[in-house]
Amino acid sequence: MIQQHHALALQDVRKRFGNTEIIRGAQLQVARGERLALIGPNGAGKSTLFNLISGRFAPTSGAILLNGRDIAGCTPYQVNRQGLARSFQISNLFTNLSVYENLRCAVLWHLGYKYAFWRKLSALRDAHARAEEVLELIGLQRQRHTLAGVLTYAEQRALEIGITIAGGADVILLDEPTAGMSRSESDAATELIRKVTVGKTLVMVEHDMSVVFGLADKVAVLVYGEVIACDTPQRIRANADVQAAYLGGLHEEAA
Ligand SMILES: Nc1ncnc2c1ncn2[C@@H]1O[C@H](COP(=O)(O)OP(=O)(O)OP(=O)(O)O)[C@@H](O)[C@H]1O
Repeated sequence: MIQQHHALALQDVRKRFGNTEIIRGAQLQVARGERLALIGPNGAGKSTLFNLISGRFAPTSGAILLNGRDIAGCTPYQVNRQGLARSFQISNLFTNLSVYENLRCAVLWHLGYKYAFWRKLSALRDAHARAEEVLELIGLQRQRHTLAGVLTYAEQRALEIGITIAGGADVILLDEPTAGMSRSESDAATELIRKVTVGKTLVMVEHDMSVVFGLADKVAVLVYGEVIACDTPQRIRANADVQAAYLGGLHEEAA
């Protein structure tokens, strides 16, 4: 049952590409303030589901409720205006701008549409303050003048997280935020994600089980376009259907 305290809810969402149904009646509820990891085998439809939620694709049918309002078929811009921000697997940075400038652009982009033209100066002041705040939150103050293109890989991913949260969205979608990282980088990224999502709702696609089990309040398992289980990490770990469908090596990986 969909309730008011759900930040995000999918009701029988379907997506067809040509003759192939990739998302096949997905159901999901994410409570406000919850951190949910979406896992599933390659090709299960995780990225497609993210594209549906963030407005890149329109569902063939079904409802996608963001804070109780159906956003199915809205553009990414409209979805963002309603409080959902998304990071991408592929880098979304301006490599020739500094860390600070990247953050300020992200904030201005967000503020620019909310503020009337005659308030531009105050928008600039607000953007500066917010960029400073995010810079501190993501721990890149010392790299503020560094061009984004020459940051380390882990720093670039941290900056992307900063850009994603900069606009103040209350629902954050992160697509494989620790992909390609070493263990220690991934541990640091996990802590960063925990810190920047306090009080927000997080949905992340993540393959690294130690990140999933270290961070998520709930784990949703997508198999062939259906959410076959959504529960606490402990119960997901013990779920026989999940084990059979996907998580053969889960105990070892997460141990
Ligand atoms: N635009 C598209 N047109 C046609 N088929 C698509 C399109 N986008 C995705 N698919 C297909 O949908 C299926 C699910 O892909 P998707 O990338 O969503 O899976 P995934 O769970 O994110 O996989 P991975 O873990 O490997 O990233 C794949 O078979 C893919 O080929």
